[in-house]
Amino acid sequence: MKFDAIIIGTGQAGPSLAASMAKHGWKVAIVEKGNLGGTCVNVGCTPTKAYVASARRAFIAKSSDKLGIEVQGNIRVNLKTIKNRKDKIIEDSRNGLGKMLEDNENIHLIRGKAVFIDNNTISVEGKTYTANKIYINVGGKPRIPDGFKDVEYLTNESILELEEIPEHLIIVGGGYIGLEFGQMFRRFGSKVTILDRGNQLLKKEDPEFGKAIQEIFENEGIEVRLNSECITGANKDGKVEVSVNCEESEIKIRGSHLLLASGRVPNTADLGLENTEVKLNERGYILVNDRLQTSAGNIWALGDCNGEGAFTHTAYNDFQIVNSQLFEEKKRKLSDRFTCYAAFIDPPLARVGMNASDIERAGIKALVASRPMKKIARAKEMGETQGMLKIYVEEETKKILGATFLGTGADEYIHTVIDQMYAGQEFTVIRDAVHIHPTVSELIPTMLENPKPIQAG
Ligand SMILES: Cc1cc2nc3c(=O)[nH]c(=O)nc-3n(C[C@H](O)[C@H](O)[C@H](O)COP(=O)(O)OP(=O)(O)OC[C@H]3O[C@@H](n4cnc5c(N)ncnc54)[C@H](O)[C@@H]3O)c2cc1C
Ligand SMILES: NC(=O)c1ccc[n+]([C@@H]2O[C@H](COP(=O)([O-])OP(=O)(O)OC[C@H]3O[C@@H](n4cnc5c(N)ncnc54)[C@H](O)[C@@H]3O)[C@@H](O)[C@H]2O)c1
Repeated sequence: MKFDAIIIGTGQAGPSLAASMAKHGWKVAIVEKGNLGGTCVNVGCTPTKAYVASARRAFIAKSSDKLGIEVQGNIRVNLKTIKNRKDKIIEDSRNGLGKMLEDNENIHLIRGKAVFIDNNTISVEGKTYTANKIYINVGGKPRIPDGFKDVEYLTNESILELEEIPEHLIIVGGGYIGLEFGQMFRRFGSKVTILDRGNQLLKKEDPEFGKAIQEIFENEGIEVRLNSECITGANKDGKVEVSVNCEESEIKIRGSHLLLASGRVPNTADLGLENTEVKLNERGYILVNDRLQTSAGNIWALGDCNGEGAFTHTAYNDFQIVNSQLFEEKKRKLSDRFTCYAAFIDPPLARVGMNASDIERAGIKALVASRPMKKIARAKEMGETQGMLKIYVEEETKKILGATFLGTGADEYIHTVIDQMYAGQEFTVIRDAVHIHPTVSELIPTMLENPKPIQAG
Protein backbone atom coordinates (compact mmCIF):
# COMPACT_ATOMS: atom_id res chain seq x y z
CA MET A 1 0.00 0.00 0.00
CA LYS A 2 1.21 3.54 -0.75
CA PHE A 3 0.75 6.52 1.55
CA ASP A 4 1.75 10.19 1.50
CA ALA A 5 3.59 9.56 4.77
CA ILE A 6 4.37 6.70 7.15
CA ILE A 7 4.94 7.34 10.85
CA ILE A 8 6.55 4.63 13.02
CA GLY A 9 5.53 4.83 16.69
CA THR A 10 2.60 6.36 18.56
CA GLY A 11 4.60 8.10 21.31
CA GLN A 12 4.62 11.82 21.94
CA ALA A 13 5.26 13.06 18.38
CA GLY A 14 3.71 10.54 15.96
CA PRO A 15 -0.03 10.87 16.70
CA SER A 16 -0.03 14.69 16.64
CA LEU A 17 1.89 14.63 13.36
CA ALA A 18 -0.54 12.08 11.87
CA ALA A 19 -3.51 14.23 12.91
CA SER A 20 -1.98 17.35 11.37
CA MET A 21 -1.09 15.60 8.11
CA ALA A 22 -4.58 14.14 7.93
CA LYS A 23 -6.07 17.61 8.46
CA HIS A 24 -4.02 18.80 5.48
CA GLY A 25 -5.49 16.01 3.34
CA TRP A 26 -2.55 13.60 3.45
CA LYS A 27 -3.13 9.84 3.58
CA VAL A 28 -1.03 8.67 6.53
CA ALA A 29 -0.09 5.26 7.93
CA ILE A 30 0.95 5.10 11.60
CA VAL A 31 2.49 1.87 12.91
CA GLU A 32 2.60 0.73 16.55
CA LYS A 33 4.04 -2.54 17.87
CA GLY A 34 3.00 -2.07 21.49
CA ASN A 35 0.45 -0.08 23.45
CA LEU A 36 -0.82 3.13 21.90
CA GLY A 37 0.74 6.18 23.55
CA GLY A 38 4.29 4.85 23.98
CA THR A 39 6.48 5.20 27.04
CA CYS A 40 5.11 8.34 28.67
CA VAL A 41 1.51 7.24 28.77
CA ASN A 42 2.00 3.55 29.56
CA VAL A 43 5.19 3.11 31.59
CA GLY A 44 6.69 6.58 32.03
CA CYS A 45 5.42 10.02 33.05
CA THR A 46 1.73 9.22 33.56
CA PRO A 47 1.97 6.16 35.85
CA THR A 48 4.98 7.47 37.77
CA LYS A 49 3.41 10.84 38.47
CA ALA A 50 0.20 9.11 39.60
CA TYR A 51 2.34 7.02 42.02
CA VAL A 52 4.31 10.10 43.13
CA ALA A 53 0.97 11.71 44.07
CA SER A 54 0.00 8.68 46.20
CA ALA A 55 3.45 8.62 47.81
CA ARG A 56 3.19 12.30 48.71
CA ARG A 57 -0.23 11.72 50.32
CA ALA A 58 1.28 8.94 52.43
CA PHE A 59 4.22 11.15 53.39
CA ILE A 60 1.99 14.09 54.30
CA ALA A 61 -0.31 11.87 56.34
CA LYS A 62 2.65 10.38 58.22
CA SER A 63 4.33 13.74 58.88
CA SER A 64 1.30 15.98 59.41
CA ASP A 65 1.67 16.11 63.19
CA LYS A 66 4.40 18.73 62.66
CA LEU A 67 1.67 21.03 61.34
CA GLY A 68 -0.62 20.19 64.23
CA ILE A 69 -2.69 17.52 62.55
CA GLU A 70 -2.72 14.28 64.47
CA VAL A 71 -3.73 11.31 62.36
CA GLN A 72 -5.14 8.53 64.55
CA GLY A 73 -4.39 4.88 63.85
CA ASN A 74 -2.24 3.26 61.19
CA ILE A 75 -1.75 4.63 57.73
CA ARG A 76 -1.93 1.74 55.29
CA VAL A 77 -0.64 2.01 51.76
CA ASN A 78 -2.70 -0.13 49.38
CA LEU A 79 -0.59 -0.71 46.30
CA LYS A 80 -3.43 -2.55 44.53
CA THR A 81 -5.63 0.55 44.76
CA ILE A 82 -2.74 2.78 43.71
CA LYS A 83 -2.11 0.51 40.72
CA ASN A 84 -5.80 0.36 39.77
CA ARG A 85 -6.04 4.16 39.81
CA LYS A 86 -2.95 4.34 37.60
CA ASP A 87 -4.29 1.66 35.21
CA LYS A 88 -7.55 3.61 34.79
CA ILE A 89 -5.73 6.86 33.96
CA ILE A 90 -3.63 5.00 31.39
CA GLU A 91 -6.61 3.20 29.89
CA ASP A 92 -8.51 6.47 29.42
CA SER A 93 -5.52 8.06 27.76
CA ARG A 94 -4.86 5.07 25.48
CA ASN A 95 -8.53 4.80 24.52
CA GLY A 96 -8.73 8.50 23.72
CA LEU A 97 -5.72 8.21 21.45
CA GLY A 98 -7.04 5.03 19.80
CA LYS A 99 -10.35 6.72 19.05
CA MET A 100 -8.63 9.78 17.60
CA LEU A 101 -6.52 7.64 15.25
CA GLU A 102 -9.22 5.14 14.29
CA ASP A 103 -11.96 7.72 13.68
CA ASN A 104 -9.85 9.71 11.21
CA GLU A 105 -10.46 8.49 7.66
CA ASN A 106 -7.11 9.83 6.45
CA ILE A 107 -5.20 7.86 9.10
CA HIS A 108 -4.51 4.13 8.70
CA LEU A 109 -3.44 2.55 12.04
CA ILE A 110 -1.25 -0.53 11.53
CA ARG A 111 -0.52 -2.79 14.53
CA GLY A 112 2.84 -4.58 14.49
CA LYS A 113 6.55 -4.02 14.27
CA ALA A 114 7.88 -1.92 11.39
CA VAL A 115 11.18 -2.82 9.71
CA PHE A 116 12.74 -0.78 6.91
CA ILE A 117 13.24 -2.50 3.55
CA ASP A 118 14.67 0.64 1.92
CA ASN A 119 14.42 4.44 2.21
CA ASN A 120 10.77 4.43 1.10
CA THR A 121 9.49 1.02 2.19
CA ILE A 122 8.72 -0.69 5.48
CA SER A 123 7.40 -4.12 6.23
CA VAL A 124 4.97 -4.93 9.07
CA GLU A 125 3.99 -8.52 9.78
CA GLY A 126 4.92 -9.58 6.22
CA LYS A 127 3.06 -6.74 4.44
CA THR A 128 4.90 -3.87 2.75
CA TYR A 129 3.98 -0.19 2.82
CA THR A 130 5.59 2.65 0.88
CA ALA A 131 5.68 6.44 1.18
CA ASN A 132 7.83 9.30 -0.09
CA LYS A 133 8.23 10.58 3.47
CA ILE A 134 8.80 8.45 6.59
CA TYR A 135 8.88 9.72 10.20
CA ILE A 136 10.54 7.61 12.91
CA ASN A 137 9.21 8.09 16.47
CA VAL A 138 10.28 4.79 18.03
CA GLY A 139 11.42 5.96 21.49
CA GLY A 140 13.62 3.87 23.76
CA LYS A 141 13.77 1.09 26.33
CA PRO A 142 15.64 0.42 29.61
CA ARG A 143 19.38 -0.14 29.33
CA ILE A 144 20.37 -3.34 31.13
CA PRO A 145 24.02 -3.18 32.20
CA ASP A 146 26.19 -6.32 32.13
CA GLY A 147 26.18 -8.35 35.32
CA PHE A 148 22.44 -8.95 35.76
CA LYS A 149 21.91 -12.12 33.69
CA ASP A 150 21.64 -14.34 36.79
CA VAL A 151 19.12 -12.30 38.72
CA GLU A 152 15.47 -11.47 38.51
CA TYR A 153 15.19 -7.71 38.12
CA LEU A 154 12.52 -5.07 37.64
CA THR A 155 12.53 -2.19 35.16
CA ASN A 156 10.34 0.90 35.06
CA GLU A 157 7.80 -1.30 33.24
CA SER A 158 7.52 -4.32 35.54
CA ILE A 159 7.76 -2.37 38.80
CA LEU A 160 4.47 -0.70 37.87
CA GLU A 161 2.79 -4.13 37.83
CA LEU A 162 3.64 -4.97 41.49
CA GLU A 163 0.68 -5.39 43.82
CA GLU A 164 2.67 -5.89 47.02
CA ILE A 165 5.09 -3.36 48.44
CA PRO A 166 8.68 -4.66 48.26
CA GLU A 167 10.25 -5.23 51.64
CA HIS A 168 13.66 -3.99 50.50
CA LEU A 169 14.05 -2.42 47.06
CA ILE A 170 17.60 -2.12 45.75
CA ILE A 171 17.94 0.34 42.88
CA VAL A 172 20.87 0.54 40.47
CA GLY A 173 20.97 4.12 39.15
CA GLY A 174 20.63 7.47 40.89
CA GLY A 175 19.12 9.32 37.92
CA TYR A 176 15.52 10.42 37.36
CA ILE A 177 14.03 6.94 37.34
CA GLY A 178 15.99 5.67 40.33
CA LEU A 179 15.19 8.75 42.42
CA GLU A 180 11.50 8.97 41.55
CA PHE A 181 10.88 5.27 42.25
CA GLY A 182 13.23 5.27 45.25
CA GLN A 183 11.48 8.05 47.13
CA MET A 184 8.03 6.81 46.16
CA PHE A 185 8.61 3.24 47.40
CA ARG A 186 10.27 4.51 50.57
CA ARG A 187 7.11 6.52 51.20
CA PHE A 188 5.01 3.44 50.44
CA GLY A 189 6.95 1.68 53.23
CA SER A 190 9.83 -0.20 51.54
CA LYS A 191 13.38 -0.13 52.75
CA VAL A 192 15.26 1.44 49.82
CA THR A 193 18.95 1.34 48.81
CA ILE A 194 20.11 3.39 45.82
CA LEU A 195 23.46 2.49 44.21
CA ASP A 196 25.22 4.60 41.61
CA ARG A 197 28.70 4.41 40.17
CA GLY A 198 28.91 8.20 40.03
CA ASN A 199 29.98 10.45 42.90
CA GLN A 200 26.65 12.27 43.18
CA LEU A 201 22.95 11.78 42.54
CA LEU A 202 21.57 13.39 39.34
CA LYS A 203 25.01 13.76 37.85
CA LYS A 204 24.03 16.42 35.30
CA GLU A 205 23.30 18.85 38.13
CA ASP A 206 25.79 20.95 40.07
CA PRO A 207 27.27 18.96 42.98
CA GLU A 208 25.53 21.13 45.60
CA PHE A 209 22.15 20.01 44.22
CA GLY A 210 23.20 16.35 44.16
CA LYS A 211 24.29 16.71 47.78
CA ALA A 212 21.11 18.48 48.85
CA ILE A 213 18.97 15.74 47.28
CA GLN A 214 21.07 13.04 48.94
CA GLU A 215 20.49 14.72 52.29
CA ILE A 216 16.74 14.92 51.69
CA PHE A 217 16.67 11.23 50.72
CA GLU A 218 18.80 10.13 53.67
CA ASN A 219 16.55 12.11 56.03
CA GLU A 220 13.66 10.00 54.74
CA GLY A 221 15.61 6.84 55.55
CA ILE A 222 16.83 6.00 52.02
CA GLU A 223 20.29 4.50 51.88
CA VAL A 224 22.45 6.07 49.14
CA ARG A 225 25.69 4.36 48.11
CA LEU A 226 27.70 6.37 45.59
CA ASN A 227 30.92 5.38 43.80
CA SER A 228 29.48 1.86 43.57
CA GLU A 229 31.42 0.35 40.69
CA CYS A 230 31.11 -3.06 39.12
CA ILE A 231 27.65 -3.98 40.36
CA THR A 232 26.33 -7.48 39.70
CA GLY A 233 23.28 -9.39 40.90
CA ALA A 234 22.31 -12.98 41.70
CA ASN A 235 19.27 -14.76 43.12
CA LYS A 236 20.06 -16.16 46.61
CA ASP A 237 17.65 -17.97 48.95
CA GLY A 238 14.58 -16.29 47.48
CA LYS A 239 16.23 -12.85 47.68
CA VAL A 240 18.28 -10.73 45.32
CA GLU A 241 21.90 -10.30 46.23
CA VAL A 242 23.78 -7.38 44.74
CA SER A 243 27.57 -7.29 44.83
CA VAL A 244 29.38 -3.98 44.62
CA ASN A 245 33.01 -3.12 43.83
CA CYS A 246 34.10 -6.61 42.66
CA GLU A 247 37.25 -7.92 44.27
CA GLU A 248 38.60 -4.68 45.76
CA SER A 249 36.42 -4.42 48.83
CA GLU A 250 33.38 -6.33 47.78
CA ILE A 251 30.13 -5.48 49.53
CA LYS A 252 27.03 -7.67 49.28
CA ILE A 253 23.56 -6.25 49.78
CA ARG A 254 20.51 -8.49 50.04
CA GLY A 255 17.06 -7.23 49.22
CA SER A 256 13.65 -8.50 48.18
CA HIS A 257 13.58 -6.70 44.80
CA LEU A 258 16.05 -5.13 42.38
CA LEU A 259 15.19 -2.24 40.05
CA LEU A 260 17.52 -1.42 37.17
CA ALA A 261 17.30 2.32 36.48
CA SER A 262 20.55 2.70 34.64
CA GLY A 263 19.62 4.76 31.60
CA ARG A 264 17.84 4.06 28.34
CA VAL A 265 18.75 2.96 24.81
CA PRO A 266 16.95 3.95 21.59
CA ASN A 267 14.76 1.38 19.78
CA THR A 268 16.87 1.56 16.64
CA ALA A 269 18.84 -1.70 16.64
CA ASP A 270 16.18 -3.87 15.00
CA LEU A 271 14.51 -1.29 12.78
CA GLY A 272 16.27 -2.36 9.57
CA LEU A 273 18.04 1.01 9.33
CA GLU A 274 21.02 -0.73 7.69
CA ASN A 275 18.74 -1.00 4.62
CA THR A 276 18.46 2.80 4.44
CA GLU A 277 20.76 5.80 4.26
CA VAL A 278 19.89 6.78 7.85
CA LYS A 279 23.01 7.16 9.99
CA LEU A 280 23.30 6.49 13.72
CA ASN A 281 25.79 7.72 16.30
CA GLU A 282 27.91 5.29 18.32
CA ARG A 283 25.14 4.96 20.95
CA GLY A 284 22.49 4.04 18.39
CA TYR A 285 20.73 7.42 18.26
CA ILE A 286 19.60 8.61 14.82
CA LEU A 287 21.59 11.59 13.54
CA VAL A 288 19.40 14.53 12.53
CA ASN A 289 19.86 18.11 11.34
CA ASP A 290 18.25 21.25 12.80
CA ARG A 291 14.96 20.29 11.08
CA LEU A 292 15.15 16.67 12.37
CA GLN A 293 15.85 15.32 8.91
CA THR A 294 18.10 12.23 8.85
CA SER A 295 20.97 11.50 6.46
CA ALA A 296 18.33 9.95 4.18
CA GLY A 297 16.66 13.14 2.98
CA ASN A 298 13.12 11.65 2.98
CA ILE A 299 13.25 10.26 6.55
CA TRP A 300 12.91 12.27 9.77
CA ALA A 301 13.50 11.14 13.39
CA LEU A 302 11.51 12.57 16.30
CA GLY A 303 11.55 12.08 20.07
CA ASP A 304 13.93 10.07 22.25
CA CYS A 305 15.36 8.08 19.30
CA ASN A 306 17.21 11.14 17.90
CA GLY A 307 19.10 11.70 21.16
CA GLU A 308 18.32 15.44 21.09
CA GLY A 309 15.98 15.21 24.08
CA ALA A 310 14.75 12.52 26.42
CA PHE A 311 11.47 14.01 27.60
CA THR A 312 7.87 14.17 26.58
CA HIS A 313 8.02 17.91 26.02
CA THR A 314 11.08 17.54 23.76
CA ALA A 315 9.38 14.77 21.74
CA TYR A 316 6.28 16.95 21.38
CA ASN A 317 8.44 19.92 20.40
CA ASP A 318 10.00 17.66 17.72
CA PHE A 319 6.47 17.25 16.31
CA GLN A 320 6.08 21.04 16.37
CA ILE A 321 9.38 21.50 14.52
CA VAL A 322 8.54 19.00 11.77
CA ASN A 323 4.96 20.23 11.53
CA SER A 324 6.03 23.85 11.18
CA GLN A 325 8.51 22.90 8.46
CA LEU A 326 5.69 21.18 6.56
CA PHE A 327 2.67 23.37 7.12
CA GLU A 328 3.38 26.62 8.98
CA GLU A 329 4.69 29.99 7.93
CA LYS A 330 7.00 30.36 10.95
CA LYS A 331 9.52 27.53 10.69
CA ARG A 332 10.72 26.13 14.02
CA LYS A 333 14.14 24.58 14.54
CA LEU A 334 15.83 22.32 17.07
CA SER A 335 18.35 25.06 17.87
CA ASP A 336 15.48 27.33 19.06
CA ARG A 337 14.94 25.06 22.08
CA PHE A 338 16.28 25.60 25.60
CA THR A 339 16.91 22.44 27.58
CA CYS A 340 14.45 22.21 30.46
CA TYR A 341 13.16 19.43 32.68
CA ALA A 342 12.15 18.46 36.18
CA ALA A 343 12.85 15.46 38.39
CA PHE A 344 9.56 14.77 40.17
CA ILE A 345 11.04 13.98 43.52
CA ASP A 346 9.74 15.86 46.56
CA PRO A 347 10.67 18.67 46.62
CA PRO A 348 11.09 18.68 42.83
CA LEU A 349 14.24 19.73 41.04
CA ALA A 350 13.60 21.90 37.99
CA ARG A 351 16.15 23.11 35.53
CA VAL A 352 16.46 25.30 32.44
CA GLY A 353 19.53 26.11 30.37
CA MET A 354 23.02 26.22 31.86
CA ASN A 355 24.11 25.55 35.42
CA ALA A 356 27.33 26.66 37.17
CA SER A 357 29.33 23.68 35.85
CA ASP A 358 28.23 24.35 32.24
CA ILE A 359 29.10 28.04 32.60
CA GLU A 360 32.53 27.24 33.98
CA ARG A 361 33.20 24.76 31.17
CA ALA A 362 32.11 27.34 28.58
CA GLY A 363 34.29 30.04 30.19
CA ILE A 364 31.41 32.55 30.32
CA LYS A 365 31.58 35.48 32.78
CA ALA A 366 28.38 35.18 34.75
CA LEU A 367 26.49 36.32 37.82
CA VAL A 368 24.45 34.15 40.14
CA ALA A 369 21.33 35.08 42.09
CA SER A 370 20.49 32.62 44.82
CA ARG A 371 18.15 32.02 47.73
CA PRO A 372 17.80 29.11 50.14
CA MET A 373 14.21 27.91 50.52
CA LYS A 374 14.48 28.40 54.28
CA LYS A 375 14.57 32.15 53.61
CA ILE A 376 11.28 32.14 51.70
CA ALA A 377 8.16 33.04 53.68
CA ARG A 378 5.75 30.77 51.82
CA ALA A 379 8.06 27.77 52.17
CA LYS A 380 8.28 28.42 55.92
CA GLU A 381 4.50 28.73 56.19
CA MET A 382 4.10 25.42 54.38
CA GLY A 383 6.79 23.73 56.47
CA GLU A 384 8.68 22.83 53.27
CA THR A 385 12.00 24.65 53.47
CA GLN A 386 14.34 22.13 51.84
CA GLY A 387 16.36 23.20 48.80
CA MET A 388 17.49 26.39 47.10
CA LEU A 389 17.01 28.51 43.99
CA LYS A 390 19.80 29.64 41.65
CA ILE A 391 19.59 31.79 38.52
CA TYR A 392 22.59 32.48 36.28
CA VAL A 393 22.96 35.69 34.25
CA GLU A 394 25.56 36.47 31.58
CA GLU A 395 27.52 39.49 32.81
CA GLU A 396 27.94 41.10 29.42
CA THR A 397 24.49 40.68 27.86
CA LYS A 398 22.47 40.67 31.13
CA LYS A 399 20.49 37.73 29.70
CA ILE A 400 19.56 34.70 31.77
CA LEU A 401 21.73 31.68 30.98
CA GLY A 402 19.81 29.22 33.09
CA ALA A 403 18.38 28.29 36.46
CA THR A 404 18.25 25.33 38.81
CA PHE A 405 15.51 25.25 41.43
CA LEU A 406 15.14 22.62 44.14
CA GLY A 407 12.14 23.40 46.28
CA THR A 408 8.45 22.98 46.83
CA GLY A 409 6.55 23.80 43.61
CA ALA A 410 9.77 24.36 41.62
CA ASP A 411 8.43 22.37 38.65
CA GLU A 412 5.83 25.13 38.15
CA TYR A 413 7.66 28.42 38.83
CA ILE A 414 10.72 27.43 36.76
CA HIS A 415 8.49 28.52 33.87
CA THR A 416 8.89 32.14 35.00
CA VAL A 417 12.52 31.79 33.96
CA ILE A 418 11.88 29.59 30.91
CA ASP A 419 9.48 32.15 29.43
CA GLN A 420 11.88 34.99 30.15
CA MET A 421 14.63 33.11 28.28
CA TYR A 422 12.34 32.60 25.28
CA ALA A 423 11.42 36.29 25.38
CA GLY A 424 15.16 37.02 25.06
CA GLN A 425 14.98 39.94 27.46
CA GLU A 426 17.50 41.12 30.05
CA PHE A 427 17.10 39.72 33.57
CA THR A 428 16.00 43.17 34.77
CA VAL A 429 12.57 42.46 33.25
CA ILE A 430 11.85 39.79 35.89
CA ARG A 431 13.74 41.73 38.52
CA ASP A 432 11.33 44.67 38.08
CA ALA A 433 8.17 42.55 37.89
CA VAL A 434 5.76 42.49 40.83
CA HIS A 435 4.92 38.94 41.89
CA ILE A 436 2.12 37.87 44.24
CA HIS A 437 2.68 37.49 47.98
CA PRO A 438 3.02 34.99 49.56
CA THR A 439 4.41 32.71 46.85
CA VAL A 440 7.82 31.20 46.28
CA SER A 441 7.84 33.00 42.90
CA GLU A 442 7.79 36.40 44.59
CA LEU A 443 11.39 35.82 45.66
CA ILE A 444 12.58 35.47 42.05
CA PRO A 445 12.55 39.27 41.45
CA THR A 446 14.02 39.80 44.92
CA MET A 447 16.95 37.44 44.34
CA LEU A 448 17.70 39.17 41.05
CA GLU A 449 18.11 42.52 42.88
CA ASN A 450 21.63 41.60 43.80
CA PRO A 451 23.28 38.95 41.61
CA LYS A 452 26.90 38.26 42.50
CA PRO A 453 29.89 37.17 40.40
CA ILE A 454 29.58 33.42 40.03
CA GLN A 455 32.73 32.63 42.07
CA ALA A 456 31.03 34.13 45.11
CA GLY A 457 27.80 32.15 44.49
C1 LIG B 1 9.76 5.85 34.22
C2 LIG B 1 9.80 7.04 33.30
C3 LIG B 1 9.28 8.24 33.72
C4 LIG B 1 9.32 9.36 32.88
N1 LIG B 1 8.82 10.55 33.33
C5 LIG B 1 8.88 11.62 32.53
C6 LIG B 1 8.36 12.86 32.97
O1 LIG B 1 7.87 12.99 34.09
N2 LIG B 1 8.42 13.92 32.14
C7 LIG B 1 8.96 13.81 30.89
O2 LIG B 1 8.99 14.81 30.16
N3 LIG B 1 9.45 12.64 30.44
C8 LIG B 1 9.42 11.55 31.23
N4 LIG B 1 9.90 10.37 30.77
C9 LIG B 1 10.45 10.31 29.41
C10 LIG B 1 9.33 10.18 28.38
O3 LIG B 1 8.50 9.10 28.69
C11 LIG B 1 9.93 10.01 26.99
O4 LIG B 1 10.85 11.04 26.75
C12 LIG B 1 8.85 10.07 25.93
O5 LIG B 1 7.87 9.09 26.13
C13 LIG B 1 9.49 9.89 24.56
O6 LIG B 1 8.51 9.85 23.60
P1 LIG B 1 8.79 9.31 22.15
O7 LIG B 1 7.67 9.79 21.34
O8 LIG B 1 10.15 9.64 21.70
O9 LIG B 1 8.79 7.71 22.28
P2 LIG B 1 7.90 6.68 23.07
O10 LIG B 1 6.91 7.33 23.92
O11 LIG B 1 8.84 5.71 23.67
O12 LIG B 1 7.07 5.96 21.89
C14 LIG B 1 7.68 5.16 20.93
C15 LIG B 1 6.66 4.16 20.40
O13 LIG B 1 7.20 3.53 19.25
C16 LIG B 1 6.84 2.16 19.27
N5 LIG B 1 7.80 1.42 18.44
C17 LIG B 1 9.13 1.27 18.68
N6 LIG B 1 9.70 0.57 17.67
C18 LIG B 1 8.71 0.28 16.79
C19 LIG B 1 8.68 -0.43 15.57
N7 LIG B 1 9.78 -0.96 15.02
N8 LIG B 1 7.49 -0.56 14.94
C20 LIG B 1 6.36 -0.01 15.48
N9 LIG B 1 6.34 0.66 16.63
C21 LIG B 1 7.51 0.82 17.27
C22 LIG B 1 6.90 1.80 20.74
O14 LIG B 1 6.13 0.64 21.00
C23 LIG B 1 6.33 3.06 21.39
O15 LIG B 1 4.94 2.95 21.54
C24 LIG B 1 9.87 9.23 31.58
C25 LIG B 1 10.37 8.00 31.13
C26 LIG B 1 10.34 6.92 31.98
C27 LIG B 1 10.87 5.60 31.48
N1 LIG C 1 11.07 13.51 35.42
C1 LIG C 1 11.40 13.17 34.20
O1 LIG C 1 11.30 13.93 33.24
C2 LIG C 1 11.87 11.77 33.94
C3 LIG C 1 11.60 10.77 34.86
C4 LIG C 1 12.08 9.49 34.59
C5 LIG C 1 12.78 9.25 33.43
N2 LIG C 1 13.01 10.24 32.56
C6 LIG C 1 13.80 9.97 31.33
O2 LIG C 1 14.30 8.66 31.33
C7 LIG C 1 15.68 8.68 31.05
C8 LIG C 1 16.36 7.55 31.74
O3 LIG C 1 16.33 7.74 33.17
P1 LIG C 1 17.37 6.94 34.07
O4 LIG C 1 17.20 7.41 35.46
O5 LIG C 1 17.28 5.48 33.78
O6 LIG C 1 18.77 7.37 33.45
P2 LIG C 1 19.83 8.47 33.87
O7 LIG C 1 20.83 8.47 32.76
O8 LIG C 1 19.21 9.72 34.29
O9 LIG C 1 20.52 7.85 35.18
C9 LIG C 1 21.12 6.59 35.17
C10 LIG C 1 22.07 6.49 36.35
O10 LIG C 1 22.49 5.14 36.44
C11 LIG C 1 23.88 5.12 36.72
N3 LIG C 1 24.40 3.86 36.17
C12 LIG C 1 24.30 3.43 34.90
N4 LIG C 1 24.86 2.20 34.76
C13 LIG C 1 25.31 1.87 35.99
C14 LIG C 1 25.99 0.73 36.49
N5 LIG C 1 26.30 -0.30 35.72
N6 LIG C 1 26.31 0.72 37.81
C15 LIG C 1 26.00 1.78 38.60
N7 LIG C 1 25.37 2.87 38.19
C16 LIG C 1 25.02 2.92 36.90
C17 LIG C 1 24.45 6.34 36.05
O11 LIG C 1 25.63 6.75 36.69
C18 LIG C 1 23.32 7.35 36.21
O12 LIG C 1 23.47 8.13 37.35
C19 LIG C 1 16.17 10.05 31.48
O13 LIG C 1 17.24 10.49 30.67
C20 LIG C 1 14.98 10.91 31.31
O14 LIG C 1 15.03 11.55 30.08
C21 LIG C 1 12.58 11.50 32.80
